[in-house]
Amino acid sequence: MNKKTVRDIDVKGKRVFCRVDFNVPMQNGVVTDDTRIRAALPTIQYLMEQGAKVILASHLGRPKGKVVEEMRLNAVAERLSELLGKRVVKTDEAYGDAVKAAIAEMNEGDVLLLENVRFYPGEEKNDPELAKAFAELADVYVNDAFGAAHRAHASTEGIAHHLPAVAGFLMEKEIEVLGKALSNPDRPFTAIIGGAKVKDKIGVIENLLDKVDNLIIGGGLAYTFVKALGHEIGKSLLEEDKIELAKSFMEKAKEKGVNFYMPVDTVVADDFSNDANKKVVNIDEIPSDWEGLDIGPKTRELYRNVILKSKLVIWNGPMGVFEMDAFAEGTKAVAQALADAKDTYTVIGGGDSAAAVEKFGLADKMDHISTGGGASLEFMEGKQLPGVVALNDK
Ligand SMILES: Nc1ncnc2c1ncn2[C@@H]1O[C@H](COP(=O)(O)OP(=O)(O)O)[C@@H](O)[C@H]1O
Ligand SMILES: O=C(OP(=O)(O)O)[C@H](O)COP(=O)(O)O
Repeated sequence: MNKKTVRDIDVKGKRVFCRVDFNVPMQNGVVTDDTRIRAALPTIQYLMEQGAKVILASHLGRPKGKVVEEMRLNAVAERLSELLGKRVVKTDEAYGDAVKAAIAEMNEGDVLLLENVRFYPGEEKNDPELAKAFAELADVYVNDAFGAAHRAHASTEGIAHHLPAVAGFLMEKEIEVLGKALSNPDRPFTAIIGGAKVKDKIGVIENLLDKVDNLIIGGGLAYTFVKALGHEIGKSLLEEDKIELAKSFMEKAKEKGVNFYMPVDTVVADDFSNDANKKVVNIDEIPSDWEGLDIGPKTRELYRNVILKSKLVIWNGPMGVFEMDAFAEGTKAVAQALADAKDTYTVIGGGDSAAAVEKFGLADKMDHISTGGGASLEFMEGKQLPGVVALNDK
């Protein structure tokens, strides 16, 4: 990475404003998955060891510029305190005099967590005044929030224009792993794209066609491609206005010599529910009043074989409606194939695929699970991430 990192600066005795992505799932005021908090620990612990005063900032949810009680970061501070084995002070605001007073009390190695930065309308607007108010709290800015790096907000982008600005270890690792995968991949290089939204993934599919050897399509978005081939898809998910584009992608794949894999069979159901009647049909035999909710067994086998022969696989998006057990087999099969592929470097692109490998207990078998869903997608599309661009060059 051509950006400075925490290793390149002296933080001893300095106040460090460290943006992290603690946007974690919560239920009844308790953090239900602390993956993102644990992922930020190396940077936080390094800053503590170096004698910095560590001021952490994060968003949680989408409170839209207002205080939403359930989106306060108190439970996150508690979980972080447990993980660090040290009390983390939590302020009820994210800037201003009370916050400054709390920071003035800090000793070297102390950690303080600011309130949810999205309680202020200026955060998402990247308001220069708010960025300045954040910058006034500190001497140095560290961005370790890869999951929010695709957002140009006051705490992810604006503040970087006011202070020396460097990347944390998580940010560095995410950019290096995903960057290497895209710029200098081990081959055969396979990308698996699933999920529901064709329009969100079009940019990725297009960019990947220039890079991969194999492109595997699954999940709800596959049916737009099936339709583009002229088959009936019944009530399956369809993005009508993307059919032509799907066709052009298949043609582009052929021109570029990319192997384009689509489902050859599918599990169809007569209702969008776990208890629906279901059956396996060939991909060109979907009954008109049924919908495809998972890839079929022949497709699972086909995809498994491609995965096992790959040296590098990037996976984004489930193969079916994996939240329902009845339609989880395809997603499970892909996760299992990745786990079994011993000589293959496996990268999970955040979001639902990361949730799926967790659910199936296979997370520790993957080489890299990105902490960013949207961020890793935009990165794979070839877009510049504003939170990274704003950091100081090496
Ligand atoms: N065949 C399908 N029909 C309808 N929805 C599907 C199908 N396959 C997958 N999905 C849904 O897609 C959702 C994930 O889509 P998306 O947000 O694009 O993926 P990600 O979060 O991994 O980027 C999941 O909730 C899953 O249930
Ligand atoms: O959870 C996040 O996004 P992700 O689910 O796409 O990884 C990030 O914290 C960014 O949150 P946002 O999409 O509300 O800006």
